[in-house]
Amino acid sequence: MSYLKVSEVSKRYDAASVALEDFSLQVKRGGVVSMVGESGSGKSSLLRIIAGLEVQSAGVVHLGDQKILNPAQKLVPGYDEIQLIHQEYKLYPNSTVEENIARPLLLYDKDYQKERTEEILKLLSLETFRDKKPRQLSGGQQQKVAIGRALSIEPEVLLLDEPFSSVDVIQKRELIEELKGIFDSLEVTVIFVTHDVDDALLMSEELLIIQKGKLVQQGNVREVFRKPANEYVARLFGYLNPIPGKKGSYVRPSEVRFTTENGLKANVVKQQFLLHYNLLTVKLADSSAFWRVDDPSRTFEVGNEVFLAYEKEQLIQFEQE
Ligand SMILES: Nc1ncnc2c1ncn2[C@@H]1O[C@H](COP(=O)(O)OP(=O)(O)OP(=O)(O)O)[C@@H](O)[C@H]1O
Repeated sequence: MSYLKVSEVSKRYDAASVALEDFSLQVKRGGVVSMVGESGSGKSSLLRIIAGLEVQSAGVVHLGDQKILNPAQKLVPGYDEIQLIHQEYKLYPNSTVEENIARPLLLYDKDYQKERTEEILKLLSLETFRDKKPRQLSGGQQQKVAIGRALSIEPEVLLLDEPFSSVDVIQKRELIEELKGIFDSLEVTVIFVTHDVDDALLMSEELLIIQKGKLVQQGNVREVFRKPANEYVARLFGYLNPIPGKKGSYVRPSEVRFTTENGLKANVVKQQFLLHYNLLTVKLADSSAFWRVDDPSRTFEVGNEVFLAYEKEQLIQFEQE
């Protein structure tokens, strides 16, 4: 059953900038989904509207049976049940980690405040940092505290808007994996927004793809990878090699294999040493096309002649836009 429901939401800031157009989305309770889309596709606008922090031009958002009111309809914008965390999210600089996490609990009973703060510190493995000030923490740890603070009041929905953009890659990956484990253990419904598919997949196999203010695809990564709704979605997963003479047909570099003389003849023109494989750029002999091909056994060198093959089932085909 859907729990968070966005129905035909549109957002225009002015005549020239349409951020969202007829956007509909349903997320089930306790689900963790990742939303991917290029810069300017409307991700932040959508999250702000879901959180009740932005007035939409049309449409409605529901959380269960509750209609989310926007700032034009509600005196104090936003909801405790829906927490939004973004890159520039600010902690209280002169308060400790523990005080930051306890801050939203100020109106609660003292014993509960203490108990809940301890729970959060433990949940996020922040106990050893409890007395530190935010400036004494790394960017990743600071964002963890921000998430801890948001979780302290047991929100029903957590909206993460590129929260780790300023965190280095290794720390970011570890953090996403850690948080994924935490979210899976809670009842909270999470939408994780990023422009990076790798990050999205570390958090969740369930993907939402947004393009120019519209939801273009929603589903499990396997399905989205195999049957992308359009070229934009397909290219989010990496390079596509065009099949000569078949407009709109492509094969991914990872799906091309090396074969004997019966394959497509090509010449290696470039070789790049990547972490898990060599990436080759090859020129097809019978066309002017260049392909990229993964060479996991690091066999081929620039100048080598290679023969390439692929399975028909691996082809990605769509109507030209
Ligand atoms: N306050 C605003 N005033 C005018 N236009 C805006 C405003 N906020 C966003 N926009 C425009 O709306 C569109 C969607 O922006 P939004 O920030 O929602 O996208 P995004 O996918 O989150 O982008 P990014 O990843 O760069 O943050 C863009 O064209 C943007 O320029």
